[in-house]
Amino acid sequence: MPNALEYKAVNKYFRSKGKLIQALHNINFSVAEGEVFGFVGPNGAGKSTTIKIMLDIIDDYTGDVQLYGVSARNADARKGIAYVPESPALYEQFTPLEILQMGLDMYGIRRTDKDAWCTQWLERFSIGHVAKQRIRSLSKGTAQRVALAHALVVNPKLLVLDEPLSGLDPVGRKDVIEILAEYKKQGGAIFFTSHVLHDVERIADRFGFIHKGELLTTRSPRELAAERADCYLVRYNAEQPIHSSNIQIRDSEFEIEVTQSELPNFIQQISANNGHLLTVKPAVSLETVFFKILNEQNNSNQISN
Ligand SMILES: Nc1ncnc2c1ncn2[C@@H]1O[C@H](COP(=O)(O)OP(=O)(O)OP(=O)(O)O)[C@@H](O)[C@H]1O
Repeated sequence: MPNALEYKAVNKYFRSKGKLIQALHNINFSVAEGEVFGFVGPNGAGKSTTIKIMLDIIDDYTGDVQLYGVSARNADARKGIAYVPESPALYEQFTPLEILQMGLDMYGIRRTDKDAWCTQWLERFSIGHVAKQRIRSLSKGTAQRVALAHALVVNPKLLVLDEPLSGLDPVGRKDVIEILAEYKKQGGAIFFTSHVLHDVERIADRFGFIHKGELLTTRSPRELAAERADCYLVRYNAEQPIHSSNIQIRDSEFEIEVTQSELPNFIQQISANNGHLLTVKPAVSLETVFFKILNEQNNSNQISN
């Protein structure tokens, strides 16, 4: 069975102000069918360039990129692939319902229950109540949900997401993570870019770390968690959150990331507030893990030089 996505020896140069910039250095990785792969790196690392290549928005690169065994240079490769950019540009004069209907038309999907199907997807994203309002009247976070619903309404086999959670508040992020988890459960593959690991760690099977155009390593969430034991994700029940920065998971259930030194005091606060501790697990912080990987890389370069 071919991989959902395969990069082989991909190099990409840009010319800017007379200078040649190598945006991607010999990128090799694959994403299996049904796998969720997070592509993580700082600004300018090469994440968007990688996405633009698989979507054939950039075609002047060397190497080979395939989607389900078909070269990304071939338009057929994008059948069944849905993409949501970081700042989706939706037609402002249309409504969310019309945008989703257009999505189905664009993908040549005919459904007798078109309206009900699209409405159901809008409701799934908790935006059914704005189905018939124009995009221009919606907040950025609501428009982001419309763009995600527009991608999922076509039942894609691979979902490509550039910073999927960037415009969303904590409740929006929780909703979207749940929807993506369900999509994954049904066998969908996801390639997403992110600056933040915390929110998406629970659905990713693997992370690739890219820095200055080089894919440094790929790691599973379990491997990352094992590397980072000084920060914890605490989930608890209480009538009220203990701090305003706590994320509400559902009624009376909250989550917060605390450092090792804060943990004992935080657990005491939970019982002092008549709450109950549910789980404590190692949290993944992008910064820590990323710099650790960079250090390892620098040390091994020094040894080999
Ligand atoms: N059209 C372009 N012309 C010249 N240089 C470019 C162009 N697009 C990207 N680059 C350069 O290529 C490198 C990779 O950029 P890219 O946008 O892929 O990074 P990124 O990881 O997506 O960053 P961000 O998180 O800020 O979106 C950067 O050095 C960037 O300046």
